[in-house]
Amino acid sequence: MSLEPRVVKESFTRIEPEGDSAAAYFYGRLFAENPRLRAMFPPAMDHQRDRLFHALTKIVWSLDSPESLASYLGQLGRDHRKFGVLAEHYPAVGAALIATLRKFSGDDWTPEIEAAWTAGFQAAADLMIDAAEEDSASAPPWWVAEVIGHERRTPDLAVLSLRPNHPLPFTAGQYVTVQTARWPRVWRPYSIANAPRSDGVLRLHVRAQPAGWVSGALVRHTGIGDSVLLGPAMGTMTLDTASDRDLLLVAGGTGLAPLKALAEQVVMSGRHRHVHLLLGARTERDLYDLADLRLLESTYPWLRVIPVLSEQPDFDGMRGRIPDVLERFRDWEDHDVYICGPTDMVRGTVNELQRLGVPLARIHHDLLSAEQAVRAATAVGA
Ligand SMILES: NC(=O)C1=CN([C@@H]2O[C@H](COP(=O)(O)OP(=O)(O)OC[C@H]3O[C@@H](n4cnc5c(N)ncnc54)[C@H](O)[C@@H]3O)[C@@H](O)[C@H]2O)C=CC1
Repeated sequence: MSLEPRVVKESFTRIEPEGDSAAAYFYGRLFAENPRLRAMFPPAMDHQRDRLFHALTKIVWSLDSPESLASYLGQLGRDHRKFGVLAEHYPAVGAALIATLRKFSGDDWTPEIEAAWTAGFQAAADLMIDAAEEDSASAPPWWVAEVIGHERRTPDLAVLSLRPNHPLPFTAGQYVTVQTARWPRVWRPYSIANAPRSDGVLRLHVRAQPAGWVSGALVRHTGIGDSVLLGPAMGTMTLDTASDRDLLLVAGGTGLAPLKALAEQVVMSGRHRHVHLLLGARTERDLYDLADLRLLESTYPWLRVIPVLSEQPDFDGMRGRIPDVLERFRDWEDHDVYICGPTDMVRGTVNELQRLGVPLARIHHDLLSAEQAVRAATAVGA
């Protein structure tokens, strides 16, 4: 059976608008036919459905880039070890997926399409299974990490320092998923806010979301001495270390976390790349990490941290929304750009930078949720 990216993409485009219903049907079918698998998932499935569609979207649209697809599936396979997923579970998932696609495609479904999806799923499953197996020789399925620092920087935001029980390898710009004792089997992604350190500590910037289970638990009900579980590091928003270009880092709110890690990596590298960090926030009160950033700035003359406030008219600095202020600076054309923050900010910034002549290939972002990814992909015409 050969892979047919075009056939898979075309049929996926037709069911994409019904993503939520399709994901709900998929899990309903999977659990009805394999009741034992239900215990591997969290009690509430909303986010899980999101994740499924996010992953599927990413896989389908990467079918023409085998290298990045293999890297993504490898990460996904390693990450699935923390759920207890084994090679023997994949056929059940494949069967539920094909049944779902068949149902939501209606009369459009053909034997050719079914063969293309079956081959595609098998190839993806093989890559995930191989990556998980290889990983199991050297890394645990998850890490237990002790909370060694918990700073409440604003009423709804905390900076946590975590010490994993075994070394947790990562690259600056990546994220980990976190599970708290309050919400068993519920994992949420958070960017790591520092470059790798010799003591192995990871820092996270967490804003408690309204009705956010894990974020609320981490900000309000976690303290020094508590433990959390961490999944393996994931994400591709990492520095192009072969590049000598100067850097523009654009952060919105807690989107600062991975960008601070990238800035630290540049500082530690000993190379003299100029770094502009635009720090978008609503008010001065929301500049929760400015003191730390000023400290970093004072040790590295090539770093400039520039706060940009959108909701404080009397601020004695740069005011406005990030996409609207970019033009005021200079040419960004020759920069590598990294952006992280609210989806609309990322989308607006990407569009504006393209208008200002920055090639899309030099603009990096790594949106974490399915909704964010789909909206951003639509926004930048990806
Ligand atoms: N790796 C990742 O993908 C990460 C993503 N995030 C995301 O970053 C966001 C941070 O949220 P908060 O800290 O609550 O930030 P926030 O809502 O306080 O906003 C921060 C900045 O973004 C600007 N902004 C907000 N909406 C905008 C829009 N429509 N157009 C232009 N600018 C806009 C604000 O003016 C402000 O300057 C969350 O959505 C979070 O999921 C955070 C960390 C890592």
